[in-house]
Amino acid sequence: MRLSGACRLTQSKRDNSSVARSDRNSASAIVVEGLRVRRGKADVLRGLTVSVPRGQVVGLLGPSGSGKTTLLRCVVGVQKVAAGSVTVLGQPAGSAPLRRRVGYVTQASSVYDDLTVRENLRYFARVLGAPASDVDRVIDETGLGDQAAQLTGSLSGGQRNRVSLAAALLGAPELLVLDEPTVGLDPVLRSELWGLFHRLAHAGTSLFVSSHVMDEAARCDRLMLLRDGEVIADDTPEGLLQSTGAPDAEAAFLSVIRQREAKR
Ligand SMILES: Nc1ncnc2c1ncn2[C@@H]1O[C@H](COP(=O)(O)OP(=O)(O)OP(=O)(O)O)[C@@H](O)[C@H]1O
Repeated sequence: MRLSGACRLTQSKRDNSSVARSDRNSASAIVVEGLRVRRGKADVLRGLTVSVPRGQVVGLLGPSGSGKTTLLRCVVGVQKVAAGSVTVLGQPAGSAPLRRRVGYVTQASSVYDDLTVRENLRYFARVLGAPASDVDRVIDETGLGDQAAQLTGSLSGGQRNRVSLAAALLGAPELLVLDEPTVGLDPVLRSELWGLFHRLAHAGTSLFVSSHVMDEAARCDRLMLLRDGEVIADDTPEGLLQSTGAPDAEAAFLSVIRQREAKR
């Protein structure tokens, strides 16, 4: 796993890895089976079985506390699991062969405040063994050109989050796990970031992106709606609107909840 900030480990180059060759043909980037997680005294995930296809932007949507971060933590292998399995790029979640193949951006920025944006990214590129040219690429991709020489500690919250995202893009990981990456961004930047996610997916990267903002649903190739630790819908945005007859994702979410409650 490649954390977006300081905590990263090195691993042999992915293109030379027999592991990468062995799972190249699998259609799923992530396969979750019967996943149960307890946090504190509560069952936070209650036996999830879902998969995330490769080369798509899959949105994980749900209200605050529904278990989105917990599921993402399971995918990157930092969450204690009570039962079930999580397989990522053909390997058990969190296993050593995945360390350079998965990029993870947490909700909290995890870059160094006392380094400039460029210094942070140069540092992380060296730690990862990513080419030096990656630094300019990721600065450009995340729209941080004007802030490149600025101390990271002096940036706004949204800008700092983009530095974390830029760090996660170094080395071009095959899977990006992003926990609410567009929080605090103005609509223009939000739209630009979604554009970037789709360009990455078009080039073959798989993205699993959480959000509690329902208007981001339409921007995803596929949606998972999470509520109280259960996936209550897993479909394309168009499929979800069609099956519920709802005009937008928020109304579709409500419709799915009502249908489930009516069945109980
Ligand atoms: N460290 C913890 N110890 C105990 N319970 C926790 C812990 N972290 C989270 N929880 C609980 O697990 C549940 C799911 O939390 P989680 O952070 O996964 O939700 P979320 O959907 O990501 O929420 P948000 O959108 O607010 O980030 C919540 O009820 C939360 O209170």
